Amino acid sequence: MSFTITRTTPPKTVVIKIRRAFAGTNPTTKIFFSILTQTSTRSTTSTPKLASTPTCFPRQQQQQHQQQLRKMSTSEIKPQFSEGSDPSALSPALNKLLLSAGEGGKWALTNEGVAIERTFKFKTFAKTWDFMTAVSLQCKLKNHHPEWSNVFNTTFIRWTTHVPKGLSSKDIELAAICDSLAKDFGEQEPTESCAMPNLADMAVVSSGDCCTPKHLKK
Ligand SMILES: C[C@H](O)[C@H](O)[C@H]1CNC2=NC(N)=NC(=O)C2=N1
Repeated sequence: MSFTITRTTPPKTVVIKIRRAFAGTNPTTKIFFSILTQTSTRSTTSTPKLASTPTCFPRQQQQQHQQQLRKMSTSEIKPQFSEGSDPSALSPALNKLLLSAGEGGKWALTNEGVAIERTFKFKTFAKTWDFMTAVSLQCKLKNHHPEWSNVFNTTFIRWTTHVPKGLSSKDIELAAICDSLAKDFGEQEPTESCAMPNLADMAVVSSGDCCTPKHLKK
């Protein structure tokens, strides 16, 4: 298992102090320190400018957005389950998740009914990252990945099955797990949404065919 550690460059004074602290120690430590400082003094690559800066909506717009989602998912969009799924078995659990079903759910049905999506906001970036790490472990266990994006303390998550296309039991199960984990990590009411659904959309487009098993690829 490989790890990529990205370091910010400590101020020069820190590097000099650490170097002095290790001066005269045994050669192994010196080698370790020199690797460490080389890594940490590597010039940080300039962060590519985002094509579009995060769009944060004030609370009023956020509420208008929620009303629009509620309207959309009640009247126009019906859930589209993936081939092999049993709608009568999945619908009760799906309704518990959907904003529009009025059972306390916060997920919106989107993309012609083949996906459910929602935004999660936490107190800090660290809490948000811990939440995403916990979700990623569940994804590994269930061999199912989300379409998601993160800006600072806000994460946008969309669950859909790519092959066969539609909503599957894994999407519904993992969405419920996200709700449960969000409680554990202290989810906050969104005051403004910094979610960037389009960031997830761009990732989907650039990822190409993520899920067609090799033996079915043309
Ligand atoms: C081959 C493997 O079964 C597929 O890649 C799985 C893995 N994870 C998946 N995740 C999602 N969201 N959709 C899929 O269709 C999917 N398929």
